[in-house]
Amino acid sequence: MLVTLEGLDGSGKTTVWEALHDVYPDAVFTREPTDDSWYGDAVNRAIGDDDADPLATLFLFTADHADHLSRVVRPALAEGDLVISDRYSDSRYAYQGASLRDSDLKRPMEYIMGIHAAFTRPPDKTIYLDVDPETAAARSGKTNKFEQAAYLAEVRANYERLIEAEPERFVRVDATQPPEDVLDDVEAALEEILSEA
Ligand SMILES: Nc1ncnc2c1ncn2[C@@H]1O[C@H](COP(=O)(O)OP(=O)(O)O)[C@@H](O)[C@H]1O
Ligand SMILES: Cc1cn([C@H]2C[C@H](O)[C@@H](COP(=O)(O)OP(=O)(O)O)O2)c(=O)[nH]c1=O
Repeated sequence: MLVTLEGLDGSGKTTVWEALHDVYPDAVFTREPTDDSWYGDAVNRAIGDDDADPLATLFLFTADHADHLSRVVRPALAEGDLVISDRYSDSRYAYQGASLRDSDLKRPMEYIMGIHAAFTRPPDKTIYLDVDPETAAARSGKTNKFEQAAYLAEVRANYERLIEAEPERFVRVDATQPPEDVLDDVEAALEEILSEA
């Protein structure tokens, strides 16, 4: 089973993801962008470059996803493992959907979803850590171009569109709560997800 954690920068995904290692010691913990491949290195260069072309950046993130799928996600799922990914394809739909808003693409989010459809492995469930853009930007320290509050407001609106389109896949958790309460809610959500599997 593939479970993904999504949300704005600073929503607490990484904090939760790290805490879950102790709760599910047999699970495969992974992330996007990947941090152990040259594809991930290329993505991180694009994240840090204010002048990086948004369409080129989309394809770098998508290349990293393709490698992540074939190298990590599909083999682990084939072994029957529980895979927990800190960010996954919804991050592309929400973030690049926002960064390509003023491009020549008419419907950026639909275009990005279309690129993925032919090859991706959709998540079974997605836990969405919901936080307002101002809190997200403040918590994340605005260290990269994707972390400004105005941009995050657009990203959040895109996440809401994704949730509206597939309400059964998403579990929303209030990420403005203290970290231990967020973790409790995520653990409860995961228990229910696994009991239904
Ligand atoms: N529920 C929370 N309440 C307040 N601060 C939090 C909470 N969760 C995480 N943080 C803090 O916010 C910052 C970003 O958290 P992080 O887990 O890295 O978020 P993300 O991976 O979603 O960007 C960190 O300094 C972290 O300690
Ligand atoms: C996976 C992914 C991340 N991103 C962005 C979100 C983050 O601003 C940045 C790095 O992701 P990440 O390292 O997960 O950042 P954080 O822990 O702050 O949430 O890349 C995209 O724009 N598209 C994507 O497909």
